[in-house]
Amino acid sequence: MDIGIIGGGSTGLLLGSHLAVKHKVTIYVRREQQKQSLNKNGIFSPESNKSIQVKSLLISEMHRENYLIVCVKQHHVSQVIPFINQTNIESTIIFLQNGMGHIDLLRKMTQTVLVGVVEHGALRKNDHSVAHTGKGVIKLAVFSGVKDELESIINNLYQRQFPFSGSSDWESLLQGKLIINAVINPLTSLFNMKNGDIFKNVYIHSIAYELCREASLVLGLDFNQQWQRVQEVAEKTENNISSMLKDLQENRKTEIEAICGYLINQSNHPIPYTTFIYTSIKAMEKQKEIKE
Ligand SMILES: NC(=O)C1=CN([C@@H]2O[C@H](COP(=O)(O)OP(=O)(O)OC[C@H]3O[C@@H](n4cnc5c(N)ncnc54)[C@H](OP(=O)(O)O)[C@@H]3O)[C@@H](O)[C@H]2O)C=CC1
Ligand SMILES: CC(C)(CO)C(=O)C(=O)O
Repeated sequence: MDIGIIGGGSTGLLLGSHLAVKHKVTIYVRREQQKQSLNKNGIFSPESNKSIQVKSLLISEMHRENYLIVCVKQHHVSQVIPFINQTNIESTIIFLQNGMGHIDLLRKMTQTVLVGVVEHGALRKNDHSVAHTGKGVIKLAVFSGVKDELESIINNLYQRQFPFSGSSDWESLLQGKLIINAVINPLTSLFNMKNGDIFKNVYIHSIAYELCREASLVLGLDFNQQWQRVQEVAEKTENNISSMLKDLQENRKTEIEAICGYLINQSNHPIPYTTFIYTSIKAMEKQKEIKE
């Protein structure tokens, strides 16, 4: 199949390096330098010590694909949708962002739209190489369009070494990941610690509890179930630097708007812990003079 991946960052390169084994993959990027680097070197994976050939084009050179997988950060989704709509009005579009701030943008799309959560860890080392820092699965759900297509999309993308699975309810799929990110990401960023460390300090543990309680309340989910899951993920990824902390360390804009900002917008009552942590991360971005 012809598969376009928008964004040659950590997840885009990880997906590209696996999907190119079976499919004709094009990575759409925004910098000429990265386009040239990918066309010359392919995508290098340190784990297999191999490169896989892919094609790369600028996003402005997009052509028609069977599937387009959007791997940009949540705050860049609005920039890439016009390119998708110009060239891929009949394709299947798959969005893999953390958070839920982009959901309203997807409601205006007429294509078959899927959303998903990435349970892998990926870290771009340079413009053409990516480390697979945590192995997991990509879970997809139909957001709009024909529900029956999910099974064939999963079958087309699935590889034993790089699995995809389906979920019948897009909202609970994204909400489950949102709560994890609303607790772990801002706390690890504020206290500059690895994921597992937030439960080693009794005071940070208690803030995590309150953040999880507020998020469960806003989303109408069972607190005990979500709290259990947050603790499991923090333990499983204990040595990870969360994506938010990584963004701040590298002076990049975080996804706080799509995560805690979304919860604040959805809430009908005050959620003080979430509001405090949201404001703290915004303050950290401002201190670092991060704009984009
Ligand atoms: N990395 C991970 O392990 C995980 C990531 N996710 C989620 O996946 C999403 C993507 O994250 P990740 O891959 O880590 O992010 P990265 O920052 O590594 O990559 C994003 C890429 O998007 C590119 N980009 C931005 N705007 C455009 C544009 N207009 N046209 C083309 N390309 C563009 C950036 O280009 P440039 O290089 O030029 O800046 C960058 O290469 C996020 O929502 C994240 O939360 C979820 C789970 C795990
Ligand atoms: C699950 C977790 C917290 C793993 O680090 C993550 O999704 C992130 O860092 O964004």
